[in-house]
Amino acid sequence: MASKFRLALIQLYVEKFRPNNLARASRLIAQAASNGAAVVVLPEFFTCWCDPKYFIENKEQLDGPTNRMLSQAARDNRVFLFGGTFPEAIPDSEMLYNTCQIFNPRGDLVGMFRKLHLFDVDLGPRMKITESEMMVPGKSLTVVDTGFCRTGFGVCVDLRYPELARLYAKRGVDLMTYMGGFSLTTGPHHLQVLQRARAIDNQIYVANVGPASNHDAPYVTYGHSAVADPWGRIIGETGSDEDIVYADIDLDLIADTRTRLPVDHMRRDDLFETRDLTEEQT
Ligand SMILES: NC(=O)CCC(=O)C(=O)O
Repeated sequence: MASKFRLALIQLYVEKFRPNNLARASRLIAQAASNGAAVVVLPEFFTCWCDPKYFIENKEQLDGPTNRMLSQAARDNRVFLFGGTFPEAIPDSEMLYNTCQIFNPRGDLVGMFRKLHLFDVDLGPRMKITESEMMVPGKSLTVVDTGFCRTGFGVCVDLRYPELARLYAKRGVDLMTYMGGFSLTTGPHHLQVLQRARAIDNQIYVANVGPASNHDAPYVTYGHSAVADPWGRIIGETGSDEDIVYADIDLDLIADTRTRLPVDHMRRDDLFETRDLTEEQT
């Protein structure tokens, strides 16, 4: 496995409907590849606004237009593509999954991940969100070997659960990729702290990529996509506008950090453990 590669996070400005978003994402994937990225990541709900009305109008199945654009962009640009998330229609149901598709540089679908935790919160005026009214949570973890790194996936609020990142670390991931759309209420206080904590907990790289802030949208995302290294340092970040974050990943830093600070060796596994009760991916 190559130990160094360039990662690109596309903090996309998301419009109401799918076609413009797919076109803009496709252009930015090409731009990231031309700047040397081997692995490119899109944000949560990059195909439409994050809102029940727009989910219904833009939902699609796994073999829909989003799948086709992502496959072609991965193939045309010869990149590994972690394709953000889209509202996945569930046949014979009004409910949705929040789903990520992962493509190799030949354009083959090599993995998918469905958001595990649903964001049901009442954070004050205009910030009451009940995702469980229209979404079904996933039940399994997804690990993908890119040839550059071994990656685990989470979506947005999944970043809040240290046990989840710990399970992935036990499966040997070098990089956790969270596609998120943190809120303007929680993001400024929690997002980077959580991201750095997951990196420090597990001594791995942690990427978080959200849509750019769009103040016309019903749910305004915070942006601030970033990459944390195994020491917990932020090595690439942006603000709230559309942008691409680049980070040069050096996997040797993981072993180096673990040698200098052997948290795993010191861990009291005789006193507590994190058990894996997830289902196999179907
Ligand atoms: N869509 C989400 O899961 C939002 C999560 C979020 O904002 C948080 O604070 O957690």
